[in-house]
Amino acid sequence: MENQTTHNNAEREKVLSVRGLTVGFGDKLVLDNLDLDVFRGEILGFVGASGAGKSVLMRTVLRLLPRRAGKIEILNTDYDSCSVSERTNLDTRLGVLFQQGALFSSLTVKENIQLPMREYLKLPKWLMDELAYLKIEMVGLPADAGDKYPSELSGGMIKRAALARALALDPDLVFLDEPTSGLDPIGAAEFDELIARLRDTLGLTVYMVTHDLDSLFSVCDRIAVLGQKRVAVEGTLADMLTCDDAWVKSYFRGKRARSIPKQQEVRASLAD
Ligand SMILES: Nc1ncnc2c1ncn2[C@@H]1O[C@H](COP(=O)(O)OP(=O)(O)OP(=O)(O)O)[C@@H](O)[C@H]1O
Repeated sequence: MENQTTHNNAEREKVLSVRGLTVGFGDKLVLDNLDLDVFRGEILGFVGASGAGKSVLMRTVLRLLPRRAGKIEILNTDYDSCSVSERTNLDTRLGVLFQQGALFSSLTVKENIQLPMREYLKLPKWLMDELAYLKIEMVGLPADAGDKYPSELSGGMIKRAALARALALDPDLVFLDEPTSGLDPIGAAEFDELIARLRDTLGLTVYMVTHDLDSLFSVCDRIAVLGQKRVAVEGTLADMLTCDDAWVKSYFRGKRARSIPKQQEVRASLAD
């Protein structure tokens, strides 16, 4: 769909650019000639039917899955043609929050956050401790969470701790795989607010795979819809609300979606 943001997008800095991406398993093609751009400072919500290939796309961009064709550029650098040191540098500029948090259960929150620091930076212990506690504070966890193990945390705290680890190296771009899944509505709303605050204060660019209509309505600057093995529709929420694509229509204007603005009014009045 040629959307209303196309013209503006031409002038924006691309943090991620995917062209002609094709990924498959055996004789099953999951993504076919897919194009996608993510622009600096935006929260891109990535949606699509279950099994459409959202996780496959994210994992391919992160080089966890091989691709059959296509070009992926992150921060204007092509992984395939850059040097080893450029690759290492690129890796430090990406953060990832996997669906279940994926924290190491045998490490404390502080040690989990310090893992990427140990891998990529040579810093004295005192500085790594200071940085870890800075990240802990940044994601709204109490300082004493640093010494806790993942099994001692609530679901919401695990998400925050995993986000703190994703932010450990001050990335430009973070990938969030269904960050609010499993959280209650209040916890999910608070997590959305945290993401929006980090975008505003750190200038973070966020690529968020989500099924959460609340997140799409409240924090996403742009939305991309995966359908027919490629990005079938992209644009602002306003574009989604006027789009004629059948799946987009039922997703964004179905019964559940229609109740969101009302819920948001209630949430805002409770916050006042
Ligand atoms: N490693 C793999 N080997 C074979 N097939 C796979 C593999 N990973 C994913 N698939 C298939 O690719 C398709 C897309 O899966 P994917 O997990 O990306 O969907 P999704 O859009 O993220 O779905 P959901 O919203 O339910 O999480 C599915 O049919 C899945 O079975």
